Amino acid sequence: MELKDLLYGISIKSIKGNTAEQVSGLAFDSRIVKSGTSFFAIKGTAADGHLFIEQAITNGATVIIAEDLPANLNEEVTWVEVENSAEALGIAACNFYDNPSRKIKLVGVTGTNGKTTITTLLYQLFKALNYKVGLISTVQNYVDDRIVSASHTTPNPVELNSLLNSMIEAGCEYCFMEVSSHAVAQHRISGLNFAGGVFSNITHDHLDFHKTFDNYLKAKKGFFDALPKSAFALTNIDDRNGTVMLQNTKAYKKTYALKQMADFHARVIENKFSGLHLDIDHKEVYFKMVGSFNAYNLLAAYGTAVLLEQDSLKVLTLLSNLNGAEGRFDYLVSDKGIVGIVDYAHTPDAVQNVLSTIADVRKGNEQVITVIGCGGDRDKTKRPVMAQVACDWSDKVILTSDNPRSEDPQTIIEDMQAGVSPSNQRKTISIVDRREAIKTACFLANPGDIILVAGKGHEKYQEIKGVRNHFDDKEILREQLNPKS
Ligand SMILES: CC(=O)N[C@H]1[C@@H](OP(=O)(O)OP(=O)(O)OC[C@H]2O[C@@H](n3ccc(=O)[nH]c3=O)[C@H](O)[C@@H]2O)O[C@H](CO)[C@@H](O)[C@@H]1O[C@H](C)C(=O)N[C@@H](C)C(=O)N[C@H](CCC(=O)O)C(=O)O
Ligand SMILES: Nc1ncnc2c1ncn2[C@@H]1O[C@H](COP(=O)(O)OP(=O)(O)OP(=O)(O)O)[C@@H](O)[C@H]1O
Ligand SMILES: N[C@H](CCC[C@H](N)C(=O)O)C(=O)O
Ligand SMILES: [Mg+2]
Repeated sequence: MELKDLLYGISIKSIKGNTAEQVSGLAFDSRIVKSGTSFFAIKGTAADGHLFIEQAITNGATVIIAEDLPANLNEEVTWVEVENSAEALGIAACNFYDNPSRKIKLVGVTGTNGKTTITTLLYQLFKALNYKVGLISTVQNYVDDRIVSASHTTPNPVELNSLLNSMIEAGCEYCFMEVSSHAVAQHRISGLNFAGGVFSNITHDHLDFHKTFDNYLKAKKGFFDALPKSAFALTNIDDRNGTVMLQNTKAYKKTYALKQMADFHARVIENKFSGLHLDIDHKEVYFKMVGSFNAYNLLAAYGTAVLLEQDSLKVLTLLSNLNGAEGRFDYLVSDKGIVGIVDYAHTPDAVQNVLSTIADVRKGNEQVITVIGCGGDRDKTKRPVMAQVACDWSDKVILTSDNPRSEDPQTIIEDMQAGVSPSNQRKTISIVDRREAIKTACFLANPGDIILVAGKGHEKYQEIKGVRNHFDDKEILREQLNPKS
């Protein structure tokens, strides 16, 4: 592709060099630059890509796209000065792959919790409706039936457009993708053409990155602000920021709710371990998924499918049979009748939702034992709150490690302990080793008791000091509990 075609739509301040230059690839990491690639110098959270321009040229970059150009320009490469390199990368990645998002119906889902569940339900639903479909999500990506492993909730723009391009080549008509707040703030989605956007909710998370809740909210809202007129914007108006999200969007606005009138409305008739019984738009339907938070997710998926012009009755019939994503309220029952639940709750609101669901569906006097940790190198302010919520809603809490990453696991546990009130202290014990913590919970449980292992859901690893070791909450529960099936 010629450089001038790659740059189409980017806000450029100056160009020095040949714009007919052929571009063979895009890179934003100098260490993986190959001959003939265009290097985008991005100011990141840990480093400034401008410091690696020389290395990129040494490795073969022929075009440099940057916000600040050096005083002495190497004349062997073309220099492009832009307003924002991260945004330029987003748009260039779309151009490089010939704008795949314009050839597919792309729906983005954003919100603190529920993105993976809603996108996975939509992927499964549209597969059942006999379409070829793509999925971009935390657990894994799909190009129709082919699994592509995921390293982020929303991939970087080059990977993202390459994935969308593979979906076009595979004949996919729809793609459902998670849009994380990091992705909006870092312009990973710039230049994409969305057919629709969905908002699930916004609660406490990621304040390490966004610094304030207001910035976090603005990042999420930025996704809706950029939607085109042709797109739909579907929001949960039971969330206090549901209408704020759509304040400035050009897209046509649609709402969903459980607690008030909305374009798509549901009412929980019954919430049991065996599933939900809902009234959706005056049709009574049974679902396999558990918990009123999943009533929101099912309603969001239903509303999206109807906005994508699918038959509402067919949609409800197929949705009623779906299980959602791996590691979300994923439970087994031991031969002695102990219930073990693995859930990806890693925010205060998610922990509260999953534990209040357990409170709703439990039969009587069983104990609820929660095993919980918090991720390292992530929002520290959510640690004491998650511990407090876990204690308020459980009979026993075992504080343990999640993914400590570069941090000291014991220090993370101490941050959590700070949220445990004196009256709750007798309920808690701390066991740094997560395997031992789960084993202890199983040892403490009596028949009928419910063990919640929160935070890691589908993850098959535990990251400690940069090393990812195999780790699987559900595998350990299975080993310990001897499930019936
Ligand atoms: C905080 C964060 O989001 N970081 C992401 C970001 O990195 P960054 O821009 O901060 O990179 P940096 O290390 O500061 O470097 C700046 C620039 O210099 C370049 N560089 C650096 C070193 C070098 O030798 N040469 C070089 O060119 C880097 O490639 C980069 O372009 O951009 C990178 C490329 O896209 C991501 O891999 C990286 O994700 C890190 C690993 C991460 O853990 N991100 C998490 C927090 C994340 O993104 N999570 C969200 C949401 C999670 C959820 O709630 O679901 C997600 O979408 O996954
Ligand atoms: N609609 C919802 N409202 C509140 N909590 C939810 C909702 N859906 C799921 N949860 C809780 O949040 C956890 C994570 O759900 P899910 O993976 O669908 O969210 P996500 O938005 O994709 O998360 P991430 O930001 O890590 O990608 C679930 O395990 C559950 O505990
Ligand atoms: N996508 C989320 C996942 C957190 C999952 C939890 N297990 C942890 O490691 O903190 C994040 O990166 O913040
Ligand atoms: Mg997710």
